[in-house]
Amino acid sequence: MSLRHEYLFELKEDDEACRKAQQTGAFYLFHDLDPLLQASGHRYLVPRLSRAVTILIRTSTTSSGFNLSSRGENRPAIIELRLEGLLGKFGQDSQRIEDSVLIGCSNQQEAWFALDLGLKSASSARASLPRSEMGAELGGSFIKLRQAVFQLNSADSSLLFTDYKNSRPSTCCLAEGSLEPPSPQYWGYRRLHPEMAPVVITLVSDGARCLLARQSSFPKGLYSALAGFCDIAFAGESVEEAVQREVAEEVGLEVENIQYSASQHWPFPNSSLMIACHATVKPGHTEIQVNLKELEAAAWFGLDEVATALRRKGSFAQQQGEASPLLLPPKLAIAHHMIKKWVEKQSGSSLAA
Ligand SMILES: NC(=O)c1ccc[n+]([C@@H]2O[C@H](COP(=O)([O-])OP(=O)(O)OC[C@H]3O[C@@H](n4cnc5c(N)ncnc54)[C@H](O)[C@@H]3O)[C@@H](O)[C@H]2O)c1
Ligand SMILES: [Mg+2]
Repeated sequence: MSLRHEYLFELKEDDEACRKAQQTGAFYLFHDLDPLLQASGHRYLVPRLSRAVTILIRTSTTSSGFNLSSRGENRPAIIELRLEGLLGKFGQDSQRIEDSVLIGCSNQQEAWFALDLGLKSASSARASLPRSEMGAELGGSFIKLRQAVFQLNSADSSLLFTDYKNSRPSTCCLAEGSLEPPSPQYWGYRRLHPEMAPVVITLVSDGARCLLARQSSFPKGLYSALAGFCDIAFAGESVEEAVQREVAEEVGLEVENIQYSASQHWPFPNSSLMIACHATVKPGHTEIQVNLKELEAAAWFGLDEVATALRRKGSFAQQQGEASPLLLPPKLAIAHHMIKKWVEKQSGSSLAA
């Protein structure tokens, strides 16, 4: 077992170890499930807080109260984020930190916790804290993850993708006020009924081109692989059956040579396990019939066009301003990696990470 897994196992099993880990661990703040984010140019940063030890974060925004130093209008200010001090400002004591949920740990054995400041509870000790004031105090704001997903760095976002939403205690359990708060690791890991929907995502190829599609809700210019929920309730499908059905339903094509590639947890719309597969169309069967109830458009794209779109640098918003029509999903999405893998296979060379 790796050190990380060993440590995580200890945290899950041992309440005391978990509470101790809160002294040195990193906290990610949420308000009613929405993460605290800091705008930085075209991107969002995901601030981390320590319980009492100072963490310095560079930010382009200013924050009241937590400024250690401000180095002129156009230079980033450095803000100090300390959970205990922050809670104190809003009339909360460090007990509130006990509400944190263990959501993971780093390879360096730093435990990660999520703390939701918007939890509604009958107990005044755990009242929902004011959302915009707290955001402002931290030089950021609580933003719906879905709105920010294309502007997050993949390194930052991976943590938010640990499904905190699914792992927090039910609000009714807290509202009753009669229950002892469960231990942190109980909330994070010992859920009895995790709800996760399997979704297949398929990159279809005809040997020379790959098939990409867009929904009207996607950002302008963005094309991705075909995705769809497995029909577990009605049809009890296998992954292979779901791939064949979804591709047939969405673009009217029959696929074969279905190869599993990778998987990813995806927090939208609730909590999904994305199962990525590559598949090919039957020879000569390449005519697309777009199901306009599900998709806005679908088309075959050649290697050069896809490789060029993959190589493009800059944030999503910056790329949208450019002339080229094709935008691909960002690195944090499994679709990006499937497309990259396809380009590498077609061109026989590996691309930069
Ligand atoms: N991470 C990635 O790279 C990536 C890329 C593309 C899509 N996705 C995700 O894949 C998911 C599925 O794609 P889609 O929207 O094309 O699916 P879809 O083609 O199955 O169509 C969506 C419809 O499926 C139905 N549905 C069936 N089971 C459902 C469930 N458990 N939860 C919600 N709706 C359910 C609903 O009626 C919904 O309108 C989306 O959540 C999307 O965010 C992720
Ligand atoms: Mg779909």
